[in-house]
Amino acid sequence: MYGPNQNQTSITAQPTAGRAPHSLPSLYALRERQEKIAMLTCYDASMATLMDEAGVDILLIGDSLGMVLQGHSSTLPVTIEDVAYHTACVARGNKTAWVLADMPWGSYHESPAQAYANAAKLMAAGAHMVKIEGGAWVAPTIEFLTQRGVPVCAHIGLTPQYVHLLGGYRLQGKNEGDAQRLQAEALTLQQAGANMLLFELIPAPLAASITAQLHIPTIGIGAGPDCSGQVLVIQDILGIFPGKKARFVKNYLAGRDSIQAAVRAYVDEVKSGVYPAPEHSFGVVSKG
Ligand SMILES: Nc1nc(=O)c2c([nH]1)NC[C@@H]1CN(c3ccc(C(=O)N[C@@H](CCC(=O)O)C(=O)O)cc3)CN21
Ligand SMILES: CC(C)C(=O)C(=O)O
Repeated sequence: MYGPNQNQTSITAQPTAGRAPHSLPSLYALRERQEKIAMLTCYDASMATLMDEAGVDILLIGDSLGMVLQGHSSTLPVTIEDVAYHTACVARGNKTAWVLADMPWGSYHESPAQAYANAAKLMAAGAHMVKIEGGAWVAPTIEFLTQRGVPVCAHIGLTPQYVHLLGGYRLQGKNEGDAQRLQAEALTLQQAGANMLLFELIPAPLAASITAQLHIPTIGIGAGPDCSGQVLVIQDILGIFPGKKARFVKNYLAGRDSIQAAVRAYVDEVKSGVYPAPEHSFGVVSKG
């Protein structure tokens, strides 16, 4: 439906009336035929219905909700109950999109068994997959969950739950050593059973190279155009999150008269590769 040779009569993405519900195979098929995957954060039922109808492939109940809904200055105060509540709201409004829920701070760090008990709460609330921030050290947890039927999206690069260790929301993988570590971690997480990989704030060439090495779909935010898909925070694409804008943010409501039109324009620009442009991405990995 979004192939490069279609005869489009309008510049907006086509609504997905009749789209079959997404599944892991249907998402893998998007990567296989090089159709970009469009993901947005979503925290409530009305937005879930709107995004599903606008053709968003994956709805992310991100722990960014701590910042954009709750007004905290980081994602650390978010609880598993908070994410489960918003996941249930999204699941009620959604028909066909894939529902991905974040494992918040402290919900998977103690042990694989703790992670499983908390992932079970999100799956019971309506999630199809959970997302876990962290490098090689989360591999045993990912193995434990996926062996027990919980699909997992791994999240590397800038991992906002580790902001105090990382010293800010900064570009990761900037030098060759860090880039090589991220490349190795991506392979380790895929081997552990991760079904999807999200990179946040890494140089575009590094995201391209890791994506080429993997068989699972990759989703980028501030990671350049050569990922299998893209994600942004809904408040950012509507221009309603106060404060400094990250480089990857693009306002899709500007010049449009509805949230529907903005979300469709985002889907359309991800599918066509217009977003992200070079100004939304970071450049080459430096020596040293
Ligand atoms: N509204 C919102 N949007 C997000 O994308 C988001 C959240 N909240 N909360 C959780 C994390 C925090 N994120 C952030 C926050 C700030 C930057 C930022 O301003 N980064 C600088 C990087 C500068 C550099 O290292 O070169 C930038 O200019 O993009 C990036 C990601 C992403 N996530
Ligand atoms: C910014 C995205 C990738 C996220 O993890 C979140 O919304 O919490």
